[in-house]
Amino acid sequence: MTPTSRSSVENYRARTLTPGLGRLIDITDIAPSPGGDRIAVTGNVMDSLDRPPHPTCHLIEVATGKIRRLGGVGPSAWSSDGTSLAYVNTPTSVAILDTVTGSRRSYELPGVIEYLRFAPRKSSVLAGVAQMSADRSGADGSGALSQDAPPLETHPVEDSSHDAGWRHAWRIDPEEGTVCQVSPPGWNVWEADWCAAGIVAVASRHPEESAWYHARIVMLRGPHTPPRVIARSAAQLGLLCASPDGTAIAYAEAICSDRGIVAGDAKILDLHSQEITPVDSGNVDVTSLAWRDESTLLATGQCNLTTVVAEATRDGNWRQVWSSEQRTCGDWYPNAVPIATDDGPGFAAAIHDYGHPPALTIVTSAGEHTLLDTGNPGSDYRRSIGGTLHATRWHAPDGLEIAGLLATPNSPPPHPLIVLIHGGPVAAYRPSWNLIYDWTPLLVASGYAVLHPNPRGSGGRGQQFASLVRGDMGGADTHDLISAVDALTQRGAIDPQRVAVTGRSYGGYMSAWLATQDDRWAAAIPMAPVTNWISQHFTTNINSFDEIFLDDTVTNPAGRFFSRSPIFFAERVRTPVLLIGGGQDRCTPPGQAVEFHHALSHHEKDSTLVIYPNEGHHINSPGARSHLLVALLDFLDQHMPAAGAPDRNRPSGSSPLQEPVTDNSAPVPPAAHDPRQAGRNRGR
Ligand SMILES: CSCC[C@H](NC=O)C(=O)N[C@@H](Cc1ccccc1)C(=O)O
Repeated sequence: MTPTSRSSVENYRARTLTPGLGRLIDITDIAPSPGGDRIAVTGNVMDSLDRPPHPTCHLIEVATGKIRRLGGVGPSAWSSDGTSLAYVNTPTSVAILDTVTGSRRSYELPGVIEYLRFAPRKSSVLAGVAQMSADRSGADGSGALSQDAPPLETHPVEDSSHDAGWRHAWRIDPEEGTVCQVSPPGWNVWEADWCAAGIVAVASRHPEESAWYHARIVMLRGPHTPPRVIARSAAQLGLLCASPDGTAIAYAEAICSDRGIVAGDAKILDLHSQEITPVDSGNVDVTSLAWRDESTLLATGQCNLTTVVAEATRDGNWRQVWSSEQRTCGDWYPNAVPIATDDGPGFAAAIHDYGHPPALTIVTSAGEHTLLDTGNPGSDYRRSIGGTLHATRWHAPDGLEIAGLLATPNSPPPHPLIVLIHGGPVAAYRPSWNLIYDWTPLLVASGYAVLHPNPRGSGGRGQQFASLVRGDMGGADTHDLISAVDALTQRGAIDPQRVAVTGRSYGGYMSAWLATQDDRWAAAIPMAPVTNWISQHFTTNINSFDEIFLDDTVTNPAGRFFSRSPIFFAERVRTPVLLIGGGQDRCTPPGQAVEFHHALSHHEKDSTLVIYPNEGHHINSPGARSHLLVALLDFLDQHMPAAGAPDRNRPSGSSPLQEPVTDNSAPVPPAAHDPRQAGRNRGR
């Protein structure tokens, strides 16, 4: 670890994060009251640079903008008369606040509460409850859902009884002061909502994360009666929500690589007639759905790099109400919720772009009204060093147009380039504040251009585009990425001698794969990668993923489990490789990084392996995250230095990354969080 990279990362963290300490720094859940006069908001608050941010619920008065911290961890839900607000208070308890009297009552549930729904016109609350040992989705960082669950190495030996990690629907009855399970044993409930006949749910017969890929929509009929299947799909199902009168449900049918990252075709199912009406969203992949009233849905979606908000009627008509190619809303994918206002129907969303962090905004036909801006001097500083983000397009060898976002330093080109491949594969970049990973401004300030490509298989360009990667991971998607580098070279934007490839999960797989397929890379940094689909199949908690996306069976010795695994091509690698893994990752277990490192070492290639023992699929703890950024900058500096760039890049006469700061910047002690730098092999 060089002192230069370490002080760059320390200063970056201190200058971008310190001004936001103790304040909301993002917005993760928005729940407007039925009358539109208040909004319950959950967002992250960071108390110290040494601890990860924690979610906290707030209540905002729309007329005055007055904000009150409720505590709790969210999410929240309103009763239909607006007098009660339920919110997740601790991971295992729900508070129901009477907003008229101010009284609050708490209900303990036997697991981690994931979502809440108030029954229409009644006081009952539906809660999604996961057992402590249930898996976090890969999109949520993988590992056990609760910190209280025993660590993986102390688990009893697994058996085939499917006896752990279930998710169930529970009902809280505040009038009787009781809680009871309402979904039957033997059915795992991923999402649920009230409807006229009871409860609808996305459910599967097994609790494992992998079972989600085959889940169906069912009508729950009580804890002792098997549910009735009402919708199924060859793809995945999500975004379930029932109309306020409970006579219809809306959901999305989508080819998905991750639970919780859904972009697809919206459908409306009339629960009386059983008729399914597709919503005609044109080229927009729908990413969030919420009913405004009995007949209208508010839908959010992505269309290439553009974010779209629209209203859909029960007969499937679609009317766009807002769109932007410069700005977006929501988190991994666009998200917005309906709100009633004095100016008529509108929507509330956390709107952001590459230069501005999320601002809670109400949008109506009268315009946009910002209620809460999470911006602070730290985000201003980050904007000042983050360069410029450009939409960019190029053609793959087969003629297909591919799009991406290129962040460049404000210095003249050509720049050294980092190709940062998103996970999924069915996810997508759009011009957001974080660009998924939150590393881009630091890399740009260090002198690198960063390309965020949406190769075939990405979300936001329709189900046919997403499914182009099915049965061909590591095929045409490889050339979508290589042709981007060719196009940027031809345009004089980048220096082809200094191009690195990196990414997480599917992006980690592609980084390892690209290093085996082409020699042009000056460095490859696969994070949480898959490198051997065969061992991945037998160690991951999502082995449905590889069967779906390789469209093959692991027992086919001539098939893609072999022919698309980087490990079997390690001898071809000419690129120095830095492999990163999380010890608690159940999605792409750390053995995937270890195997590739050993294969490269066996062939005397230049490979370094770093495993963070306490991290999952995502490297989240501040210490490990800082260590990762230092390791990344060091590796890039060693193999493709961006000479002199930090000075060229400074905002207004000050050197952004090397300037000493006088506040409480976090040191980066590698030993404190014990990354296992398992090995370094200097090869050719
Ligand atoms: C290659 S095996 C598993 C890939 C994994 N998908 C399934 O769990 C994956 O790539 N996950 C992504 C999901 C993601 C995408 C965009 C934003 C947040 C999460 C990942 O964890 O990066």
